[in-house]
Amino acid sequence: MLRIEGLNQYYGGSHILRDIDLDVQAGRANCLMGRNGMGKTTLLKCIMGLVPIKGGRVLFHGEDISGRKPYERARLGLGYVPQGREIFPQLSVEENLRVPLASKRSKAIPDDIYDLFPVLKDMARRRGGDLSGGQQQQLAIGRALVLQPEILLLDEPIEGIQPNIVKEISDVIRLLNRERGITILLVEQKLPFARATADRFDIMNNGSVVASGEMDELGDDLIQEHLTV
Ligand SMILES: Nc1ncnc2c1ncn2[C@@H]1O[C@H](COP(=O)(O)OP(=O)(O)OP(=O)(O)O)[C@@H](O)[C@H]1O
Repeated sequence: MLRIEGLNQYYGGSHILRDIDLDVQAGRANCLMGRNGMGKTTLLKCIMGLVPIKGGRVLFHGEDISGRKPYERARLGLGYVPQGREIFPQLSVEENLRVPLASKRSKAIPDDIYDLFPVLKDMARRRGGDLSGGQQQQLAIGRALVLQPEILLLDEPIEGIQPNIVKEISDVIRLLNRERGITILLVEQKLPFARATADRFDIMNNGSVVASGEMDELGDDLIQEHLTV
């Protein structure tokens, strides 16, 4: 479904992503793992077209989308939940959810977003900035679902949220994957959350993908080498 071929990326003179090849198959829940600063966030941004790439291709259903703008990628079916959530604090919950619909004729928020996150309905008129971290994360996921993506990219969705919400976020991601068939590409460093949420892994080290496999085959050797801090 989503394929990255020979992707390279630089921030100024710093070579950040090096010859990345990645294959995300439809229907799977994939986790991109690796320590801080290895390039995981940058790779998601490249997939969404938020930072320019230098060589290589991003293919979605076989089509090279490397030249497309972020909003075009979103319309094609790529949903993105950025690190830090990036909620608009002055806008209401409802207005945040309508942002992706700006260029659409129908401004209606699909009911299933509120079914998935009832708290967003209860707080529809509250300002995004007044929500707790966990509620903001639900809003960020809800906002990414408004355009009904085929694949959802999530960057460290439990960063800074209370432990009691963590399982809820994991359950929602699994439900989206298993019951709604949305393909998942999650960036996560925390092993228990990654294991509970995803069924495949790719590990990044210094801008390269160095190991991939089924989550239940992720062994202690790889964990020691690439994941423990
Ligand atoms: N806007 C930027 N300008 C210059 N360098 C950057 C920029 N953003 C990230 N970097 C550098 O690119 C490298 C990869 O960062 P990136 O955020 O993609 O890593 P990461 O694996 O997602 O780590 P983290 O878990 O900390 O977000 C790091 O060395 C980082 O310092």
